[in-house]
Amino acid sequence: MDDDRRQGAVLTHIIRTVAETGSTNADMLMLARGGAQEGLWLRAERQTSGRGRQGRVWTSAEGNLYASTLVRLRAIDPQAATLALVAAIALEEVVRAYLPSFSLPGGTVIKWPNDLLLDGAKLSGILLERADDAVVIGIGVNLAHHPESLDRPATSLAAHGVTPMPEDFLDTLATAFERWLAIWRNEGLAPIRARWLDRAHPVGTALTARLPDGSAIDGLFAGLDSEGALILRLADGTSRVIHAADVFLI
Ligand SMILES: O=C(O)CCCC[C@@H]1SC[C@@H]2NC(=O)N[C@@H]21
Repeated sequence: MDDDRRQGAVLTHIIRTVAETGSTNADMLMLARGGAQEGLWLRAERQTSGRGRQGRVWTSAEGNLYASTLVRLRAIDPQAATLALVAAIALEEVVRAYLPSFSLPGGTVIKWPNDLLLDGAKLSGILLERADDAVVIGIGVNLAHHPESLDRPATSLAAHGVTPMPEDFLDTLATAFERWLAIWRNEGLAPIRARWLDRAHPVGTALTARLPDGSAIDGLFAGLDSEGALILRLADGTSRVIHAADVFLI
């Protein structure tokens, strides 16, 4: 195991790297229960049981980023679920920086709550899990390769001409996350929400939300509520607030 410590006036994260594990989220949940401190990141070169949202498998062969961190919630923090927005805007910022002359028609778009789309295809996934007062945030980014899927098109940075080393990418990401986390903590949800809305599909985008019970709701994106939940404007003019769903752009 390799520890990369960045402790100075500004940077306080620690990145621990392993060659292989089942799931960095599962490991980080155990570390969180054992008292691990905020700022710790665990990266695996590959995962054998990578976990996705809604119980899906996250295929985790070498070359991509698989990493998890934890946030220890404090009494005055915004709602824990809004850490999904923090992670998404930090990741979008880093991806943009890796694509400086980026000119694809679709651009980078955050899709609720925290997927990053590149030219309409999924580049990354973020999974939040809870262990007592800790929120574990797992991030997978397709750097070198991506799964082939017809119903959920995916892409990678490599497919767009740039293949960062996972360790370099994570170092930049951990720094960006730390900065946005401090804003979330010190200034509240408003600047996070504003940045997320600026980098997400525009208000009025047609979306389908597939709910955990299997039902689907079509509507137009109408913003986020104060907890970061999705607001959909339905065809009958009413609004629906959605806290958990798989969302598709239609
Ligand atoms: O389904 C999604 O979109 C979320 C995928 C999250 C994958 C990451 S990879 C690192 C961390 N460890 C896991 O087992 N899952 C997350």
